[in-house]
Amino acid sequence: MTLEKPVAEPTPTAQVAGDEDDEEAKAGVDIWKYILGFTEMAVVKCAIDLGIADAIESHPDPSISLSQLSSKLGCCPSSLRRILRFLVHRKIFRHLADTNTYSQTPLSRLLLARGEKSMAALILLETTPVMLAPWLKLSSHVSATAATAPPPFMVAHGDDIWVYSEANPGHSRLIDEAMACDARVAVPALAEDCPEVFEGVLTMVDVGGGNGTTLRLLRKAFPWIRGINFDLPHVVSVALPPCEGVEHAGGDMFEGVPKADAAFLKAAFYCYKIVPR
Ligand SMILES: C[S@@+](CC[C@H](N)C(=O)[O-])C[C@H]1O[C@@H](n2cnc3c(N)ncnc32)[C@H](O)[C@@H]1O
Repeated sequence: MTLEKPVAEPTPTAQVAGDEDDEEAKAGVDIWKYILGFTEMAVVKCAIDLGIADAIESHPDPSISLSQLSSKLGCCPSSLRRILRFLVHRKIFRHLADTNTYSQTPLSRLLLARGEKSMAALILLETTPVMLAPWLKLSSHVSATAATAPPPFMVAHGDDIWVYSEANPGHSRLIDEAMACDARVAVPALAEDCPEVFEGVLTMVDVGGGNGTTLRLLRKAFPWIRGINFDLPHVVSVALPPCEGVEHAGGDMFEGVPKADAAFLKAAFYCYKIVPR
C-alpha cells in the first residue's frame, strides 16, 4: 500500500507572499501599457492617414490580399503587414487565414473617411500635436493651487482653444469636422429617442452649433423647426452653406444669443469664460 503525501495547504503568510509576487510580476508587464500606450492611437491614425478602410471598402471583393492593398495604397508590403497585424489583433480589420486576405470589421468601418458613422475626423483631431500637448501639461493644472488656474490648453498654447482656432483656420476646420461626425451619430439617436423634446418648438437656436450639421439633422427629423446655427463669426463664415430652414448667425454666446422658442446646446463643455473674482 502506498501512502500519498498530503499536499500542504499554503499558510496565510505564504499566500500573501505569493499574491505579492504575482502582482509584482504583473506590474512588470502592465507598465509597458503606459510606456507604449500611445501606439494604439498612433497606429489607428496611421490606418486613417493611409486610407486602409477606404481601400478595402472600394475593393470589388469583400476581402483584399496584402499585395493588392499595398499597391492600392502605394505602401511597403512588409511595413503594411506589421500595421495590419497590430490592427487585426484589436479587431480593427479581419485576417481571413484561408485566403490570406483582409476584410472590414464594424470597428474598421468607423475609420472610413466618409460615412454616416465615421469617427475618423474625431481621431484625426484628438491625435494632433495641438490637442495632445495640453494632456502633457495636466500636472501643471492639477498642482496649481488657485481655482482659476489656467486650463491645460491655455498652458500649452497661450490662448483658449477658440482663440487659438480663430488664428489657426486649419485647426478650426478639424474641430468642425470632428464635431460634425459626432453629431451624425448622436443627433439621429436623440431625435429617435426623445422626439417629445421637440414638440411645439417652431424656432430653435443651436448655441455653439459648429458648421450647422446638428441643425440640418434635426430639421430632417422635425421639418417644421426653423433653426439658427449660432457660433463664433470665424466658424459660421466657413460653415455648411445655409439650407432651407437653417440660417447662420455669428456672435459670442457670452454677449447674447439670438431669440428662439428653444436653445439647443451640444458638447458646449469647452465653452466657458474664466471670470476673475
Ligand atoms: C465642442 S464644439 C461643439 C459643436 C457642436 N455643438 C456639436 O456638438 O457638434 C463647441 C462649439 O462652441 C463654439 N463656441 C465656443 N465659444 C463660443 C462662444 N463664446 N460663442 C459662440 N460659440 C462658441 C465653438 O466654435 C464650437 O463650434
